[in-house]
Amino acid sequence: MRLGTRASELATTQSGHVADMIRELGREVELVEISTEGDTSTAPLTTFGGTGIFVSALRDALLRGDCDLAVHSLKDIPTYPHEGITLAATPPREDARDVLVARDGLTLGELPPGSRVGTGSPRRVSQLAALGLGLDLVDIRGNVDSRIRKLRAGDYDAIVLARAGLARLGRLDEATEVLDPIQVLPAPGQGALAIECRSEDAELVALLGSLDHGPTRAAVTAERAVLAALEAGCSAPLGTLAEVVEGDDGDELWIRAAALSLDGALSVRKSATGPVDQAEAIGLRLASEMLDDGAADLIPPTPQAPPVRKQQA
Ligand SMILES: NCc1[nH]cc(CCC(=O)O)c1CC(=O)O
Repeated sequence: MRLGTRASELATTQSGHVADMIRELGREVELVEISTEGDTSTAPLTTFGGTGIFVSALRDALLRGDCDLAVHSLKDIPTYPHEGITLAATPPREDARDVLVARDGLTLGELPPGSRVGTGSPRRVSQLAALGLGLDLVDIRGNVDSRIRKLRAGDYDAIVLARAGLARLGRLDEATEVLDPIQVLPAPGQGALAIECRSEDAELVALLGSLDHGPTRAAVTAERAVLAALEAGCSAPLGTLAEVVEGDDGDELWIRAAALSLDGALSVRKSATGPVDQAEAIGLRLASEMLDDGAADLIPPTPQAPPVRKQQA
């Protein structure tokens, strides 16, 4: 089997992890590197329009037969389905929270007003602004390693990253604080991996299905239902986190979400619980309560159709 992966260190690490899981099932697999628009462009992430810039190239490669399966960070995957592609497995999720990586070991509360905090994510910008710490929130691009290098070079006082990315790269010691979801909710699907393959490969869909982790699937299903119902893309100021927790009558799904104006001044925050097997309905119910409270006015509209991609010469 050929496993298609982006060339970044994080992507090849994640893909290598999934390749090991497949080998444990007794199958042979090799990694094939595929470059994507998101890896080669240095334009701010939010100017691409639409979602899924990191994902389209891998899906194209799958449908062309250049590879048989692909591994993505689930948070990079648009919520609308892609014809011919099946999300075959969501393996056990890493800790979904964001972390702060700051100079001099500082925590968020210790950063003096005016500190330059690098993040290109409207979700992080709006939630950090809402804390009222007077931080100077500035754009940053590049992979995890280059962001940390820019911090070390003094371009920023701090940056915000997904804890999962640092953990997978073995660089968790760089983090100076794990951000509490009460302050900063992660992106829908953050910390989870998605293993995709062609829908017509029934045998492979079934094989990969054995790598699916139920509680992870339930949590990300609920989070992505919120994202879809709010018609928000990956660049929306929306944070959400679902977890399967032990309740009085067995396992329960618990989810919270926040939609914010970009300046953090306005927010709609909600939570919901329910049976694990009703993950999607719980997410949709939460989203509709958020819409009742005006969440749609906070979230800029994003196209729900896949972005138009340039024809290859
Ligand atoms: N935005 C890009 C992206 N997509 C997935 C991760 C990290 C890994 C994950 O969340 O699973 C990152 C980097 C980051 O946000 O720090």
